[in-house]
Amino acid sequence: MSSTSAGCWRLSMNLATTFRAAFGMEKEVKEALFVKLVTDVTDAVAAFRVSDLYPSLKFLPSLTGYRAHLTRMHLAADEMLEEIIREHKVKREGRKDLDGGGGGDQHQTEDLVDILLNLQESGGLGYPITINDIKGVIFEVFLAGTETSTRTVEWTLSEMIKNPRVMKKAQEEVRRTFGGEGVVKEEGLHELKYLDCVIQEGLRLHPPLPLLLPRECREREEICGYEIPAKTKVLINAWAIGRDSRYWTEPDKFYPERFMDSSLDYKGTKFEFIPFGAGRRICPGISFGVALVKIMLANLIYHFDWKLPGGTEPESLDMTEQFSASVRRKHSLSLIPISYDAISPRKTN
Ligand code: HEM
Repeated sequence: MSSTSAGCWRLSMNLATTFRAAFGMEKEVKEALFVKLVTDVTDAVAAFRVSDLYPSLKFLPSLTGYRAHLTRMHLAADEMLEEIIREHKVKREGRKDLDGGGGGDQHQTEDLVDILLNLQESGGLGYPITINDIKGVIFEVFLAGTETSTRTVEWTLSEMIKNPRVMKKAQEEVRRTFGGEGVVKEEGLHELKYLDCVIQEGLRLHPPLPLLLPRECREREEICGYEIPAKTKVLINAWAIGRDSRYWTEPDKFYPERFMDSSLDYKGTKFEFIPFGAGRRICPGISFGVALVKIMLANLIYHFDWKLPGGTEPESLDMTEQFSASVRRKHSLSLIPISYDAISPRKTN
């Protein structure tokens, strides 16, 4: 979140914070570079390209400059990951020197990169792990995990602001559950059943990856009378499926109660609800992603009441979407937080 001159908070949900937590780095320049890379790569994946229409014309990506653009991003990402790994190696050597190579309490300061380096040192997973493998894992996890979770929090909070009835019900649940404890505790999150439904409804209307990941058809198929030749690139529109009136009553309405006592889950076996995809390429970060989103939202609505700046009425909150590989808000979400004292409930502003 960042503050604006108008005294409200802009929820440009912070990819940089996630980056710092995982890589243990503090240099803002690198955070900024990482955030820019995530945005550029996401946009590059989604951008319309003439070469997609003529895949047999292999020279087109070079001619249009797309290949050069990808190469530049690849080099920038590689350089950044190289440096992250180098810094971690230097720190690890320092730690080993300090405790005479005995291991000591090094686990206390370990992050994802350390864990992958440990795994590499101890011989891998039955096969050796290369530095390129480590770079690939780091970049994929953070590319796939940050943008998606961020967008889910942003859209779900937007929907709650636009629907004060839902906000009130979710807030009552969180504040009842954590009452006078003053903090949202991870152990109690499973009790927030209504918030679960709110998140599901947020993901139905705003799946952060609206077209999932592209598939290639392995053999010729016929679907609804259309012939799909082998090797066709197939895109699945999870966004449209989530708003299809054949499967959802009042599909455009934000109504979390529709998920109460429903058998729909995130496993991708019921195709009307596939915000995490389905099949072999289903998101491997579902549990982590949902927990992350839930703890962020629970904290935001436990500690604060929210209102729109300039006396804007909740129902007129602009929800225009901007489509890329992920769906972002066209206009960032600017809100005024009113701090809420959960221990002795009284609005303190
Ligand atoms: C609310 C949060 C998230 C949503 C909505 C989400 C959604 C998705 C979707 C739709 C896909 C493509 C699946 C398909 O095409 O069938 C995907 C892939 C992926 N997700 Fe997530 N994701 C989230 C969080 C995370 C997190 C936190 C991580 C990692 C820590 C993660 C890691 C991945 C990876 C590595 C892939 C690529 C899998 C592959 O290439 O096969 N995701 N995610």
